[in-house]
Amino acid sequence: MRTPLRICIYGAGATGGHFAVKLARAGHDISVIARGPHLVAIRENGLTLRSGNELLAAEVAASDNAKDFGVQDVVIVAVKATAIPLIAPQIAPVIGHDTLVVFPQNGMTWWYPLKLSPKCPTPPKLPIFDLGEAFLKAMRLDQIVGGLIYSANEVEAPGIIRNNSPDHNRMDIGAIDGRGNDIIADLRKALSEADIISTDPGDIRAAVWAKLLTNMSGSTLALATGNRSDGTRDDAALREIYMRIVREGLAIAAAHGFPLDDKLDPERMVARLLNHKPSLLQDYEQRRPMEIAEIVLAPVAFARSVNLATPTLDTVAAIVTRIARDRGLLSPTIGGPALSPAL
Ligand SMILES: NC(=O)C1=CN([C@@H]2O[C@H](COP(=O)(O)OP(=O)(O)OC[C@H]3O[C@@H](n4cnc5c(N)ncnc54)[C@H](OP(=O)(O)O)[C@@H]3O)[C@@H](O)[C@H]2O)C=CC1
Ligand SMILES: CC(C)(CO)C(=O)C(=O)O
Repeated sequence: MRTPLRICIYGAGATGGHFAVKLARAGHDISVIARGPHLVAIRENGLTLRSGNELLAAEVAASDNAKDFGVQDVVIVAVKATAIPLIAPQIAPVIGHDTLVVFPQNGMTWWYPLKLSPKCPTPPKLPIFDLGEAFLKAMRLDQIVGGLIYSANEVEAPGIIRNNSPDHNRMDIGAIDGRGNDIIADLRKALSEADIISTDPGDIRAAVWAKLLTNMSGSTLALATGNRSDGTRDDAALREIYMRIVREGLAIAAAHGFPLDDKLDPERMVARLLNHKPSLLQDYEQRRPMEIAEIVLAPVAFARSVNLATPTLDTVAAIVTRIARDRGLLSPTIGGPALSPAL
């Protein structure tokens, strides 16, 4: 394993800040892109991660400009999907011939159609899929790595991250062309040694669907009710709605070539919901652009494209889209117009 790895965390917020602290403390050469008061605090006091009873601190190089850092072994783009279009033209300075670029966004992701097996039905046309052109100016297809984050985090104050899942923090990563390489193996090892479990998820698109199923159910219901996720877990009626959405999501994923019924059990999923405010609800409360298009409208559009009825998802999608739109938080770049005639 090449060590230390040079890793740039592009967007050191809730999840990126968590990873930056742990990877820096494990001895890797970490730089972070941040902005505003968060950047000022990181420059003055470093980054701090509160996790369970632990308070972990790390000094990291911090800037709002990728030109301040050289070419990296790995770039982890940990911004919200709504900020992704702005990153494409800024990211080139940290990317060299062998750099891996990890995209661990929640929801349907911009790279999904690239190298998609011809055996899968054609995905619906989503605005987010148009981003491929911009990113492929900065990197090759074989440098793009998908990521799925199973870790619950919030920015508590500038420079301070709170982790709400101290017993389980995980990021699965896999190349979007399905090929392994040494740096991916090195990064999995580096993450695991830093207390962030990282395994090979097998088919990365199946893993995208698996994570999307947790967000289109748990995150939307937390948003609609204004509760942390355990509010759904502890309410019989909401539990039922959650499980219906997951079942509909399983049908959508299967219809698009990714059967997951043997891996995901709705009852077990709902029982595992955490005392955590999902990032979708964090964004709403803090009036930040929301990942509605990626987490809810995209799966609705995928369902429509194969003529699948998803009545529970449609209902919740209409409600949360309205909630976001009323606050002006539907991203104008990728989430503006309704993606489905049903909405
Ligand atoms: N939070 C969580 O627990 C989980 C989040 N996820 C997913 O991970 C992804 C990242 O989410 P999360 O970590 O919560 O996001 P955050 O909003 O907490 O962090 C993103 C950070 O990137 C910064 N940023 C955005 N654009 C730029 C830019 N152009 N230049 C510099 N800094 C920038 C943001 O700054 P600013 O605040 O100023 O916008 C913010 O500090 C999302 O897709 C989310 O859904 C997945 C699992 C769990
Ligand atoms: C619910 C959770 C923590 C699942 O890992 C998540 O994805 C989020 O907060 O957006």
